[in-house]
Formats: sequence, C-alpha cells, structure tokens
Amino acid sequence: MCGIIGLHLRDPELQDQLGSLMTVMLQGIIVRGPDSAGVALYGDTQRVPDGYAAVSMLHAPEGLAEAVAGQAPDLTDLTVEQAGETTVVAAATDPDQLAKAVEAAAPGAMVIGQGDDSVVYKGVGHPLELAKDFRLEEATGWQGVAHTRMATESAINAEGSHPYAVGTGLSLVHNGSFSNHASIRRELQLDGATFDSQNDTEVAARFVSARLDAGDDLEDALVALGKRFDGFYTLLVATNKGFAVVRDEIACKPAIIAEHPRYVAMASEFQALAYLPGIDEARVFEPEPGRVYAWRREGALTGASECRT
Ligand SMILES: NC(=O)CC[C@H](N)C(=O)O
Repeated sequence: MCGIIGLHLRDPELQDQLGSLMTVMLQGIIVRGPDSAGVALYGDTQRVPDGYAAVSMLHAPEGLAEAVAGQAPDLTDLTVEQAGETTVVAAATDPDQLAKAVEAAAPGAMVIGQGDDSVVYKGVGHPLELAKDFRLEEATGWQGVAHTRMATESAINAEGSHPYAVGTGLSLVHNGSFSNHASIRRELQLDGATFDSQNDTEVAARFVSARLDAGDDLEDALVALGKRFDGFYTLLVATNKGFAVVRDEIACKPAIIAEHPRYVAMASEFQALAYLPGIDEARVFEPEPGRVYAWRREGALTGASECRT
C-alpha cells in the first residue's frame, strides 16, 4: 500500500485553497498508509516569502535559532517552526547558505528538505494528526504533494517517511518497492552520494537528483529511472517547475490523474479526487504503464514520454 496525492494548480485563484483541498484529498488515502505521512508545499509565501529559504530537519536540538544565528550572524528574519518531528528554519537568504548554517549549528540533526519556494514536513503517526502539526489546512501555494506510508523497506520512523526531498526543491513520493535499490545505492555512493535512511524510495530520489544535476530534465530523469530500477512503483516527483508521474511497466500500484483547466491532480485512488472543484468536468484517466507524464508550472501538458523502449 502507501498513498500518494499531488495537486498542481493552474488557476492562481485556487492557490489560497491549496491546503484545504489537499487536506480533503489526504483523507482519501489514509487507509493506504496509516503509519506515517509527509507533505511538500510549493509557493506558500507565508512560509517561504520571496527572497527567503526554508530548511526542514529532524532531530533539531533545543536552542536551534540561537545556534544558527551564532553560525551565520548576518542572517536576517530567522524563524524556527516546530511541526511535530519536523523543524523548519527560514531566513532571508538562499537555501544552500541556510542549509550550511543549519548543519554547522546542529550537526546531529538531519536535513530533510531545502528550498526557496518549497517546504517539507514529515513524521510518524496518523496522517490527519500530522496534517494538523504541518498546518496543512491553511497552506497556500501553486503545488503540493503528500504521502501516507505503510512501510515495506525500512523502519517506521520519520527518516523513512516520504517525501524524500533531495537537492533544492525536489520531492519524491512512492507507492511500491524497488527490488534492486541496494545495488543502485552502492553505485550512487561510489559517485559520492550519502544517504539518510535504509529506505528504497530515498535511492530513487537521489538517483533523480543526480540526473537533474547532470542536466536531465525531469521527464528524462524518470525515463532513466524506469530503465535502471526494477520493482513496483507509482512515483510522483515535484520540483520548482512542476510535477511528473510514472508507473512501472506492470503498474499494479494504482494511480489516477484528473486534468482540469484549473488544476492537475493525481492520487493513488479516485476517492482522493472526488471532492475537487469541477471534478465532473475533468479528464480523469489512469496513467499508462511505463510512461512519464509531466506538467510544467506554465500549465501546459508537456506530453507523455516513453519510459522504456
Ligand atoms: N507501501 C509502500 O508503498 C512503501 C513505499 C516504500 N517502499 C517504503 O517503504 O517507504
């Protein structure tokens, strides 16, 4: 099991409702993943104003704000939000600078996401309780993804919760399990990647991140993933530019997409989409096995690319 939702808003007038729409969607996937949950929100300018960065972390120590300020005295507008197990540090700087200051200030903590337009939360517990911790209902923005987990490949802890947010603005959520993740992990480690968990999904996130760093666009990175990873998967991958969905060639993990002039929504099950505004007019379809579907922020369907030849 495991449940995935994603909402990519084309109509700016819906942006104030991103969190309330996602909260309703989340209720449709709780049954698929009752042990943990996480979200990534894009364009919530209350949480990450223009010109600011946010770094999310687990295991943050007491006195983090003072410690970060001590590491980077020039940082302005430093805030620290505690949201269950996730701590979000924001400041008027860029994500790399902030992540460096946070890592120096809290070497025992684990960075689980950094962005200048995105913020990540995750933890263990009932998804609706976690959604309260994350203040999901009040979130705004142009895109969000969420996950409810039923663990298969690593322990039930916050490190094993999705999304896996690697690099700036990339968030990946997964339903399924990869059968060759250990060997791909070793290859990525030889190339210098480091890992925070034993989870198979983290391997996919670091693989996609490495491809994006090497110059691939998101569609190409997911086509490459389809060629390299074995196992079962529906993946939803979000970046600062948009999001993409891909399923393996057998496609036993469910997925449904609703394309509407005002939004693109994706979920593991239709019931998560059923209450979206105008759903009756949406084009609702099941993504084909082995194909990448991607949407960019401008709102245009970029088309579906073959995952395997
Ligand atoms: N049930 C699932 O889809 C699990 C996803 C992933 N393999 C994990 O354990 O986190």
